[in-house]
Amino acid sequence: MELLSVSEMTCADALAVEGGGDSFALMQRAGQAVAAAAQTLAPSGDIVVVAGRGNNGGDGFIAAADLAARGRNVAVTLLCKPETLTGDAARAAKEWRGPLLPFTPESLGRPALIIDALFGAGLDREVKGEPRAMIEAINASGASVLAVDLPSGVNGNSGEAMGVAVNATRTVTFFRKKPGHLLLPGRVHCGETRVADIGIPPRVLDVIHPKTFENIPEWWRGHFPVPGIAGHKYGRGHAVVMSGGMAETGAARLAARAALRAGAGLVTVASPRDALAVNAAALTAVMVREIGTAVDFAAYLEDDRLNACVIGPGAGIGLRTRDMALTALSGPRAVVLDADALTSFADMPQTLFDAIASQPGAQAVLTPHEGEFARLFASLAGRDHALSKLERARLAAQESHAVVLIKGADTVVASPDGRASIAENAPPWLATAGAGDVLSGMIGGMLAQRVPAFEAASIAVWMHGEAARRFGPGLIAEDLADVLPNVFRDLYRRFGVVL
Ligand SMILES: NC(=O)C1=CN([C@@H]2O[C@H](COP(=O)(O)OP(=O)(O)OC[C@H]3O[C@@H](n4cnc5c(N)ncnc54)[C@H](OP(=O)(O)O)[C@@H]3O)[C@@H](O)[C@H]2O)[C@@H](O)CC1
Ligand SMILES: [K+]
Repeated sequence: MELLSVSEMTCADALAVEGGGDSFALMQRAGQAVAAAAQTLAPSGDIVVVAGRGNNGGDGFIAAADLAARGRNVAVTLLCKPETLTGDAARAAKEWRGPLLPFTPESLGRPALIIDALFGAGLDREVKGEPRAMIEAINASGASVLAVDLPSGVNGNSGEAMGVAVNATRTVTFFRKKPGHLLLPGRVHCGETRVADIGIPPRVLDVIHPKTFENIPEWWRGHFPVPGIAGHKYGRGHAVVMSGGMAETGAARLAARAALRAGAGLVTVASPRDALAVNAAALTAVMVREIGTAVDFAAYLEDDRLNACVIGPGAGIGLRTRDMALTALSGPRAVVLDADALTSFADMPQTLFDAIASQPGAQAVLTPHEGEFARLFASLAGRDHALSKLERARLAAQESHAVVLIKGADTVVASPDGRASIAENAPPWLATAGAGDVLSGMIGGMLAQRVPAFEAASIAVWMHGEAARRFGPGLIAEDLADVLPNVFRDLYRRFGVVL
């Protein structure tokens, strides 16, 4: 579940070899894993391997030789002259005794399967000229495509397509996935990604200390809150969700209900007087409390059982929301700031970041979508082209001292300490009105149960995606919280919790 950057993967490779391994043996196992995947993807028919000049191409030559030995009809087309290859790639090419075709789109013919071994981790610039024409021909071929390590053209760190990229049916990568397998558009180019063990010992990770993780339950299970049999509702915390005025109360109620479903012991909607009646009429298990001003809010928050606040959904943009957020941040409690609460600080982000930095035991989570991110972190958003979503989230977390969650189909959560997670389980139909309000409530619910901010946000993101996946198309935000009990039940089972 660790994700390795391209340089971390090079380091893993070097450490494995240093510990008595053999780099060519790694390439052989990589090539064999590709051949095995090719056999399942296309059990019959012709195969063309498109090879580049580096070790990705080397993997391709090994796969070609392995498949030919299994009786498959294989040809290789190589980007450069074989005599210009060096190192392991040159050695791998020598193992190939079958046909070597000219590097032209016509050489592809009409195979059942194309193995894309043009560029992998070594891609370092935009793809142009002959390789570009070849990638376009692969994509137009109609054949199944198996990508070696990464679809050629996809940047392993950012998931960006560098000019053009192969659309693979399946991708086989080695040892651990890279961020580019999860971040968009890389994930779409990969098709289904499988990880092959090529004999790199997992202990190399103790030296590398990866800080990027695939957001899956096996990674956060140690922080997943399971209420004890002798527990008390106050043991699971009390979340407060700030409501907007009379016309905008729905978002806060969505968040409050989600916080309760996510496991908070108690949830209160703090409501201005004009919205009190409408909030009270629409809520049952969630409590309602009149809070008009930041002074009222500060007095209410003196009760230290109120350990998590959610401010933003439907809160309204402006001074009142800003004051409420700063009030929440002035004490030792976890705070989720979403939507309007983020936009309310667009002109004075430093005021917000200073308040977070001075918060005792700071556990703040900011949950911007791309537009809100651009407003709050204008300096980072200005460098959009140079920075990946992962880098932007990390830099924003450093700058704001908060956990920063950038939403999307590849939601990234980053902690000020440098750790980050990437989720890939959100279905397209999760992009629906109010889904963000539910997410902020779920994070609040996890925080109320004293899950640390980075893990609270990551767990909520995964469960939110999973709930949407289970419900299926047609989902509206109201449905999400009601699917959560099923998601919990299965997580308990997966973690061996006795119900
Ligand atoms: N690490 C490991 O543990 C293991 C790694 N393994 C495998 O090695 C792969 C990495 O190999 P790699 O480093 O040789 O780079 P690779 O992706 O083959 O690129 C080759 C060359 O392409 C060039 N080039 C770059 N961009 C370009 C562009 N836009 N347009 C045109 N040319 C461009 C550039 O050369 P240049 O032209 O700059 O001289 C670059 O050096 C990895 O993905 C995996 O498959 C496995 O064997 C098992 C163990
Ligand atoms: K490739």
